Amino acid sequence: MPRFAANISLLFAELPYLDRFDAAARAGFAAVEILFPYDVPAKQTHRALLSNGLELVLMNAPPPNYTGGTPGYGAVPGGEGRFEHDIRRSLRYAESLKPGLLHVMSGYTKDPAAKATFVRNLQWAADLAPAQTFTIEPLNPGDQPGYFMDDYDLAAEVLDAVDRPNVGLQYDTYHAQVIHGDAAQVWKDHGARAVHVQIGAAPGRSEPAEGPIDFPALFRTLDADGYAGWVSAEYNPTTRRTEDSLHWMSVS
Ligand SMILES: O=C(O)C(=O)[C@H](O)CO
Ligand SMILES: [Mg+2]
Repeated sequence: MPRFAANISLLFAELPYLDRFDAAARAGFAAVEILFPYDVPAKQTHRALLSNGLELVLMNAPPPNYTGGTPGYGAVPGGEGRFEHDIRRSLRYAESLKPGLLHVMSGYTKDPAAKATFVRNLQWAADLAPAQTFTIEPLNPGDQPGYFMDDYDLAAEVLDAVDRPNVGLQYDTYHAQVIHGDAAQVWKDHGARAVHVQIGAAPGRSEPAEGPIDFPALFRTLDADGYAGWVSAEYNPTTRRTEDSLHWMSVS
């Protein structure tokens, strides 16, 4: 059975930020991920992790968050200065929070030079922090119109070109299903590149218990394939209280 983590940017969002750590621990999670921890001093997040015995699996780099901001500059030609600034800021947070993984966002661009730019920037980040593992993740264009990293085949091409041991794929069932129509097939094609897995149903991004994705079968496949990373719940609970949406953890 996979090791489950909670994405507390989406799960337990009915609670104030610092209370989500307690709630995740109480619900049985040993690890959490946070999309954008930058609105709160790293010290406070660190204390909340420590006092609940929680590991931080992943956070996003670079900031800012989506509230009017752009999701990164990784692939944006001309945005290299901003990219480097944001990655350095993320790494300062990472010094105390010690996320196993840093998700590098590509930003919005369809410039012909975007792929080469993303490859160069990822190589720069990977070489700057060789002990840190970085991820890239395709996001479906319905949610993020104009976002560069919007396809798993493209992610594979970028990873091949980056060619660094500390850069890998973030596989998300919800995006994989929406983009390619078959999340299980995407895992077959690209699972070997995955250093992180996120789960959510498609098309509505609700709990991993409904829709076309067979989650119990996916969990068996992850085990059979020897996937040893975290499987993080990243969905919008349909229940008022997140804990009431967690039945998939015990039936899988
Ligand atoms: O939207 C997602 O699926 C993610 O995992 C991201 O990290 C987006 O910020
Ligand atoms: Mg995701």
